[in-house]
Amino acid sequence: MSGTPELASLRAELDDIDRTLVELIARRLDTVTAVGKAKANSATPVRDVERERAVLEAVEAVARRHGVSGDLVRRVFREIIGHAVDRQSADLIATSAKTVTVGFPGAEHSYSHLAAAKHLAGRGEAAGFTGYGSYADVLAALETGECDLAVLPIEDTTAGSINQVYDLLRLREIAVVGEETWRMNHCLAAVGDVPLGALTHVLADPRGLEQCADFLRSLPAAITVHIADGGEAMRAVAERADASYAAIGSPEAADAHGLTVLRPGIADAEETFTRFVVLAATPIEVDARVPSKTSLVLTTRHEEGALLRCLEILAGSGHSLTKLESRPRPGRPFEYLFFVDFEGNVADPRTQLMLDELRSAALYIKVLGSYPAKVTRTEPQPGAVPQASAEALEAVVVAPVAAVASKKAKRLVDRETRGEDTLVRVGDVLVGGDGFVVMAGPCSVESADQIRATARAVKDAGAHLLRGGVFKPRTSPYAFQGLGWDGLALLAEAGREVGLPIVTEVMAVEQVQRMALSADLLQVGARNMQNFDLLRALGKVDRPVLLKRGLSSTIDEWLGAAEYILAAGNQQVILCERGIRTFESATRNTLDLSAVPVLHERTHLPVIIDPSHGTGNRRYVAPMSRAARAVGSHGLLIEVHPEPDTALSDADQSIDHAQFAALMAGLSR
Ligand SMILES: C=C(O[C@@H]1C=C(C(=O)O)C=C[C@H]1O)C(=O)O
Repeated sequence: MSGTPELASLRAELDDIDRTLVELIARRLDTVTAVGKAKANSATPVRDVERERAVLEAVEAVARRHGVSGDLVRRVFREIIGHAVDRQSADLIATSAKTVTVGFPGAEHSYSHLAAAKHLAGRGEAAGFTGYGSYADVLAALETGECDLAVLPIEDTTAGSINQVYDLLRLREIAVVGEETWRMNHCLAAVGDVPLGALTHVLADPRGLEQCADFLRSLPAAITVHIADGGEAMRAVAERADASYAAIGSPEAADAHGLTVLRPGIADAEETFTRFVVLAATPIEVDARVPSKTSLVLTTRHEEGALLRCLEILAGSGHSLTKLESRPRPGRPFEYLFFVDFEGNVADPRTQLMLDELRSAALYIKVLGSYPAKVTRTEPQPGAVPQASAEALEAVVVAPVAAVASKKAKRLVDRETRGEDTLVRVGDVLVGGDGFVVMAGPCSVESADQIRATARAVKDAGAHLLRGGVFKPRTSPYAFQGLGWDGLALLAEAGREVGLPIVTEVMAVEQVQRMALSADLLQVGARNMQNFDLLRALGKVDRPVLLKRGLSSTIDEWLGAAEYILAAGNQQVILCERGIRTFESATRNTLDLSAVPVLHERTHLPVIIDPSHGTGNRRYVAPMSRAARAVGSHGLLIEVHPEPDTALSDADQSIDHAQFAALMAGLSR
């Protein structure tokens, strides 16, 4: 080992800390097992989502007190809790004491191998692993009994479904007995620390190439070579021992072959997960207390609405659909069969009843198996202001919903077209209905420190979304114009760190697609409210839009602007009143709170209030926030800055962290 005695002693200290961490994880698992036994005695379900949420909040709070990244601690604990649930589930499923043999496609350290190892660790079983050349070879090994289990990738969150695996599931007599997920953390590795410009060849599997396409464009000199999987690519590069060759794969595979990681995290998408199915020769029985899913193949009758009828049987019996995949029906051109995953367990009599009904409604169904669920839907939470008292709630005037007679043609935005309130999901937050959502943050993102500090402060005070401008439409071309894409990266990082979705303004059609990749809510500023090209472009992306009211626009013109977005296909629009131009000069604009009850009558879309722009004066932000709540708006958009007087934009109307905390407390009084 190299280095000074000081380095050696610090590393010894780290070794000691790591040992203690692992011992604590082991102790936690023992307690988890005891909890599992207590649950078994009292017939309590294994998974408790509320408790998990509380555990994550608690550890994040501890992390914060110690100046540790809350995001890091949340991620680590999500893994630990996921493993805890697996362990408790495994204890309820009969497993054999012998070593299980597991087949996977590809070479050692391929992602399938890593996912298989993770799955078996979750089951707490000893296992031996064997790689095979193709998906079909893995299944052949399962059918001959050479393997007890097979693990195959079935879909990933960027490249989509793996059709070949779906087709094999349909053809073979095998059962789905589990699922697993793996977060793809592709890296680029080579035999030495070579500059990227010196690379002539990059070896990777086709999906890896697809997932790192943007990164590879930065290496125009290198030829890409298709290899079956990342583990094999790493092995081939190590064997060739040529510094101009690099491979894409997991850091685990790079390590195992003694390669140097030239670039970690090279996938284009921030987070790509692959889902794997675990297969066996025969189905398993899953205890009713384990959260389960069931997979089946379905062919519908040749009748109009046949698929809808099947889906209604599922939904009507309380079985949530988690995946629907269509594949061509062999020998029947342009006919389809469907793969359906739903939350439920064939051991449950209600599921049996539903399946009986489905059998008669469909032309053919084949149940592939029930198994412990790893991938479940995350339920969005309606925004709530902490501890709202009864009196505060009484003060909220809920505008009666009355249809307004209209002489014009019916529009999509109109209340007459849709009676129910539209609920817009932003990240895991629901905007609309009975919730009250607070979006807060600086007018402009100015630096990493500034946005991180404000993100933390607004989260602690109970905000639900983080705002921050990065492209700024300023009255003067000489004023600060925003940090652009770098600012967006800082905003996204700060939001991730504290667990808040982010909202920022999109100014131009060319920005829409790129911004939709990292912003959870795309804001159209007041000055752009009638930029119809921009509205049409926003109507074509699957991202919610926050549409601010134009400076001198009537409510009808504003709804006309929203109609552009809805008509182009995107129904996820939140309206934001931010003050209009009047003769009054005591405030920057006149905040038109009467727009809220008017909009409740005229549209089903949610409406929030921006009291910062609405008044232009920080002293009036808190009283107008309370008024916004009282008049029945669905939330607020508020400018918060660590030191408002130094803010590069909108200094007069920004409030500081303490004032924001006081405003939030005032809302719940
Ligand atoms: C340990 C428990 O079981 C599961 C695991 C949890 C954990 O690891 O903290 C939390 C909730 C449950 O989903 C429990 O219910 O407390």
